[in-house]
Amino acid sequence: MKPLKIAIQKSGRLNEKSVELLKNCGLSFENYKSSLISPVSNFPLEILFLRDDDIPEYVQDGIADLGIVGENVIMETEVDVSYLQRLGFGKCTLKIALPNGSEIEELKQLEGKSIATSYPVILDKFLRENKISADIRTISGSVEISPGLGLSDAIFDIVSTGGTLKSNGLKPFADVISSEAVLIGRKGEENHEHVQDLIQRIQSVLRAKETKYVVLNVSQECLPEILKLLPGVKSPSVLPLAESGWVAVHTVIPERDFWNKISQLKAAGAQGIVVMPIEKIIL
Ligand SMILES: Nc1ncnc2c1ncn2[C@@H]1O[C@H](COP(=O)(O)OP(=O)(O)OP(=O)(O)O)[C@@H](O)[C@H]1O
Ligand SMILES: O=P(O)(O)OC[C@H]1O[C@H](OP(=O)(O)OP(=O)(O)O)[C@H](O)[C@@H]1O
Ligand SMILES: [Mg+2]
Repeated sequence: MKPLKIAIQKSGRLNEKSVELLKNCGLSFENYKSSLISPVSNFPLEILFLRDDDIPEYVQDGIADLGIVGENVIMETEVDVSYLQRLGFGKCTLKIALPNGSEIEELKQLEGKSIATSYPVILDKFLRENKISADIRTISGSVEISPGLGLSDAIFDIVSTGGTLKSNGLKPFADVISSEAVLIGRKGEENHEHVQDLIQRIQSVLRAKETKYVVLNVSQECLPEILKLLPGVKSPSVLPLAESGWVAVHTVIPERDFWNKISQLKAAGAQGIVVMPIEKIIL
């Protein structure tokens, strides 16, 4: 059977995390370095290493079956593809930002102003929705320096920590979209056996990332309190310890609630708490 093709970023913000995700899915391949296409030796898949801007169209046109790319790039290229899975990395917001001294205080004051961006399509849509007519200046990078050079009154670009805005004397003004890396697929191919297999693998890796495996010891008396704190699917497992009157509790705890839960467990009598990363959770 012909292998599927998945397009990922060749270098840049999403490359490392995309490669790591695919490797964590158990796929065995050489990182691109020497070639722009790598066969996977243990799954019917080839990896294409591309500029991220090209990925949505390659997937739409069927040159690649799947792709990993930021939602911002998908929106900008206005392609028709299936969103298969949010991936939890490459999280950022696309914002309009102003020079620190700017007198603009409300959106409508952008009327007639110039805004520099590498995302003219998304910006144009936002401005039209807000009935603002502004001059969009499309540039391919280093957008943040354009107000300082007198090229524009404002910018529209990716913001994550806000460090780049700050170091260029800019301040955030309006959030337009938030974005993260997503797995996309060619329309109509969602149910392909190997596409489904890959989605299952990715989901099992993502699920595992969100949780920690926890083992703790507790006396029989304190066990009911501990169990109340651990409403799980079919967990926790409770195993007797060599010392009578004591048990070990094995469970999984969501990462987002982790420290809070650990304090509650300690207060309820948990001892010798051991925390381990989980590689995969297959439902
Ligand atoms: N500072 C950031 N924090 C988090 N995610 C980001 C950040 N900057 C960009 N991204 C996300 O990563 C994607 C790739 O960013 P990158 O800067 O590598 O793009 P690029 O320079 O256009 O790369 P390419 O050479 O592939 O065209 C962006 O489209 C966005 O989704
Ligand atoms: O809010 P921050 O955390 O500072 O991140 C925002 C910056 O990150 C991205 O650029 P990147 O560093 O990827 O370089 P590039 O523009 O050359 O791709 C983006 O284009 C912003 O300039
Ligand atoms: Mg790009």
